Amino acid sequence: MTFYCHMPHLIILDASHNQLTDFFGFQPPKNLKEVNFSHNQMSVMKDLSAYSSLTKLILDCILLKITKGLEKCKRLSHLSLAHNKISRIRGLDHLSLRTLCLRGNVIQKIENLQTLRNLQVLDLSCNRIQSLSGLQNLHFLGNINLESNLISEVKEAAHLHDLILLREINLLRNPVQDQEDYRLAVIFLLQHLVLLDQHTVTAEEKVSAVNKYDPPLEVIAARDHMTHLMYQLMQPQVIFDSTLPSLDAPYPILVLTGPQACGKRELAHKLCQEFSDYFAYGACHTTRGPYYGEEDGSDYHFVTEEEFQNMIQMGQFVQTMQYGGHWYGLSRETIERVAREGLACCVHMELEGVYSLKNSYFEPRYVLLIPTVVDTYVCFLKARGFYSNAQMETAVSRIDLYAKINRESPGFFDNIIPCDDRAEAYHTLKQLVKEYLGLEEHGGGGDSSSVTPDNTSTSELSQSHFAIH
Ligand SMILES: Nc1ncnc2c1ncn2[C@@H]1O[C@H](COP(=O)(O)OP(=O)(O)OP(=O)(O)O)[C@@H](O)[C@H]1O
Repeated sequence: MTFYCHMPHLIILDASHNQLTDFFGFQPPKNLKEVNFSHNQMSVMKDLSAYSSLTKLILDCILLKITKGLEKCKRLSHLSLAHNKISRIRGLDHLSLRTLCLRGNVIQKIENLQTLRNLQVLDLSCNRIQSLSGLQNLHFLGNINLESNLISEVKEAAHLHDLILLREINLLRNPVQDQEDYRLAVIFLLQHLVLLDQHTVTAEEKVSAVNKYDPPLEVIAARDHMTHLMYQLMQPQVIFDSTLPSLDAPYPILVLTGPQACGKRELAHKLCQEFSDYFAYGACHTTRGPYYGEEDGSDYHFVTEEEFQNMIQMGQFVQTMQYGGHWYGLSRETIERVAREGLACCVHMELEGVYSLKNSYFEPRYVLLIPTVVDTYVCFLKARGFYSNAQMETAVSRIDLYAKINRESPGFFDNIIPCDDRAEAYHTLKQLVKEYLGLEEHGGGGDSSSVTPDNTSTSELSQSHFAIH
């Protein structure tokens, strides 16, 4: 091979498929940029510091075990070491590689790649890799081939979550493919993917993945509504006279919504007490056990999981929701019972419940009670004394959810009341309800004795009377 050193203009050298045992046994032509030594018999790598202008080096199928000697090849952007006997990735630190092929080796672990900041294409197919840890800092990676490895867990894809330029990944012939919904789960974890296992990721798949693993509230509500509608239709049909929908005067329901422990339940009870001629509290069903002091039927109807599921299947709920691992649901009968007394129903629920209720034929008024000072809200949560840190964090994080909906969907809530000060919040709510009801105060007092309807007796509370214009 020594004659090559007399070819100063040589740029590309293909010496593949020969029987060379010592590669680069010659003084390098200074312009040499691309070299292919694949299918030879060198097996031991040597110091290539004299080849600093190399940009592409192919050393496939030469029985190589160890990679070293490339430290000075600072211009090397394409390196292929496919089908060798490499068991550990070493000696590639700080190279400016854009493409690295290690296909068909015996690598078990992805390691020592974190300094390859420019890497865009990585081929690790046909190895023995089980975990994708070790790739998380390669922010320019756009294409990874991991076909025929030993990856068995979908959650391994989470290591690639921050690689926002990643568009193609191949996980064909890995045990993970046997997992149910494997493809959707990977698409959900890697939402920038364009090609997965050599098949285009469609927009429909992306939507299905999000709907499955992190469904938007609208989707949760639509599913909830569909479930209850379907189960209700399977039952003998009953006309609910008292809450029958009518165009001009829907049955009046007041929904207080907001994050857990924002005071909505307390305010709902207070309102129903003070305006007992107009409102009654609609107790939802729940599978959670009663807290200290809670009575069955007063705050909630406490039922077992089995009873709750039976109620769902009997089509008894208008809406349901899972919160904190428990089920909550507003039954048709709860609303009917209040309606039969000639009263409006006052309930409290989380946002998902509101979304679901908006799909039904009921047309409640929705009042959002929102904490504006997080510290004060946290104090309320702590004061209850039965929430774990994780539960409190969830509750706090949901404040933003309510605020976002309010910001982005004006009119979604009919009214918004800050609830940092419960007394003030109740005062505002009361004023609002009086406005709703068209009530007047005599003598400026704020108690129940001073509250009277403006033009109708309390026993005759009509639906149109409650309706807000
Ligand atoms: N049918 C329902 N649909 C949706 N959310 C509901 C329903 N019933 C209750 N919730 C809400 O579920 C959350 C958890 O209720 P739970 O009573 O266990 O907590 P809490 O600490 O007592 O909260 P709060 O004082 O706000 O009622 C509350 O925000 C409550 O308003």
